[in-house]
Amino acid sequence: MQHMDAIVIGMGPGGETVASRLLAAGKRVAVVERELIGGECGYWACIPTKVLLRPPEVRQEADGAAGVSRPDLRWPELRDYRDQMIRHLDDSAQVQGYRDQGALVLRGEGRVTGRDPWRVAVGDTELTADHVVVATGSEAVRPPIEGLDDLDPSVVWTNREATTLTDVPGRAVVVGGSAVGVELGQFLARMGTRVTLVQRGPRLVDREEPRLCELISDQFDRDGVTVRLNTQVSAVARDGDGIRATLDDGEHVGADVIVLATGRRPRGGGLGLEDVGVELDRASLRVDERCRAAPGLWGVGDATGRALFTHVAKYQGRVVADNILGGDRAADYTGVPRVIFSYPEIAGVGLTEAQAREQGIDTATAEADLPQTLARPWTYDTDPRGTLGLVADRRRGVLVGAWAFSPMASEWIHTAALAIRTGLPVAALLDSIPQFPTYNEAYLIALENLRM
Ligand SMILES: Cc1cc2nc3c(=O)[nH]c(=O)nc-3n(C[C@H](O)[C@H](O)[C@H](O)COP(=O)(O)OP(=O)(O)OC[C@H]3O[C@@H](n4cnc5c(N)ncnc54)[C@H](O)[C@@H]3O)c2cc1C
Ligand SMILES: NC(=O)c1ccc[n+]([C@@H]2O[C@H](COP(=O)([O-])OP(=O)(O)OC[C@H]3O[C@@H](n4cnc5c(N)ncnc54)[C@H](O)[C@@H]3O)[C@@H](O)[C@H]2O)c1
Repeated sequence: MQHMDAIVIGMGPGGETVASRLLAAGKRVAVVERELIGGECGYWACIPTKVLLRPPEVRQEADGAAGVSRPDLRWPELRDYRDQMIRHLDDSAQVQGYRDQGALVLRGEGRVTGRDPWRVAVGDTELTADHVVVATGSEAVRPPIEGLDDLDPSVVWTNREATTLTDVPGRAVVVGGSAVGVELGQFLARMGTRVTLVQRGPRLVDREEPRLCELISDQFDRDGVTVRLNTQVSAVARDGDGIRATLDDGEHVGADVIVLATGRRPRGGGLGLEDVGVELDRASLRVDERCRAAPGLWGVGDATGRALFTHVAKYQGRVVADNILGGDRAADYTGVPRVIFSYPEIAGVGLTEAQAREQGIDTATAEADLPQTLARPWTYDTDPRGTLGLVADRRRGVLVGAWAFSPMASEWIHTAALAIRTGLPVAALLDSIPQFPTYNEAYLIALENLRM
């Protein structure tokens, strides 16, 4: 039986980061992938959603630029570019790339079949290794809606069907109003779909500052998205050529597709780990601060259930690779940015005000209305909107949270991310010199509004 330095199970962004670093360091590495190297992110999540959202965003930007006429949205060309960006669901170049780097690439479902040494089976092949990295990602949660399983699967979309759509549906009910629901709901509405977005709780984007819910709700009014808060879809049924969705208040909504955006379940289970004495935390692989689940067993990305983002999967991948290569590195999740790529973008980092209070922090908060206080929004858009909010710790004199609703917030939220991560004093931020005219100048305005 072949013995490896490391076996990586799952080749999304987390697994790819570990594998590439170990290969670059000259280690003998086997990588196991049951679908496509690149993972959910590359084919059905981050990449296609951002590709699909961009043309409607460009049209919005053109609407707001003086002297520019409204561009057409040409779906067949956008669809072709989406297909190119998701590599036509073909990862043969990636497989060859890893082989060229010296990896043993195994296609199929990986299972952990033993420990001391770690043993992994893929079909008829069995390998042993000093280290096993579990990077198996997550899958869409299917909510318990009566009649859902009786519908034709082609009209029940998770992120997979939504991001690989070939035709834009006439009507959609989007179930769930957080990152996935907001991105997909806005994309569909902007492509002409009549969208009803059904959110169980009282707020959209409920992991973020409540103000962001108000701001995105206002944008959804403009986009023509009907938002139903505190509501669930209780049943769905075929209705002629379409679907009839029944909401829990008895209302009926017609649709051509149901889009499920109700969260993700980590894929820590199903690998045989429990059989070799590794405990799971529900479906997540429980890892310590070094991303270690047991001696020689490591976890990265969504499978760990920790902040389900590609940048976190890649960060954990760097931590694990360093530790396997003999380092002693702990992961620190302070200041992880969270962006929903709607228009305008929704960005958050660190704690919300409520979370900071729960932690006993003496908080000071401030907002800056971007068009009222800055030049940049007006040079960017003839009808600008946008807000930056800050949460500070009065006692320590540092920022602990920030949020923004603005064009390009994904880029300039990193000022706050770095300040929060490094504990940069508010006084130092106030003495910084942001470029004029930029959105980044909003920090000075909001910081001056903070009553520390
Ligand atoms: C619609 C949508 C949009 C998103 N947009 C963003 C975004 O813009 N930015 C962002 O940071 N995050 C985004 N995310 C989250 C992001 O996709 C995930 O956090 C990221 O993909 C996690 O990477 P990963 O490597 O842990 O897992 P994955 O990308 O899920 O990859 C895991 C891989 O493991 C493989 N696998 C699973 N089990 C086995 C097994 N037993 N044997 C072999 N292989 C196996 C799978 O086939 C898969 O290829 C989005 C998510 C969704 C749903
Ligand atoms: N731009 C990005 O970085 C990006 C984009 C998309 C997804 N993601 C990641 O993917 C993960 C999954 O995103 P998500 O939005 O699917 O999940 P989520 O867990 O963040 O939100 C799910 C939402 O659906 C609602 N919901 C759950 N069950 C419901 C039901 N039966 N009826 C109505 N509403 C219901 C919840 O109240 C919640 O607001 C997130 O953790 C996020 O980090 C990131």
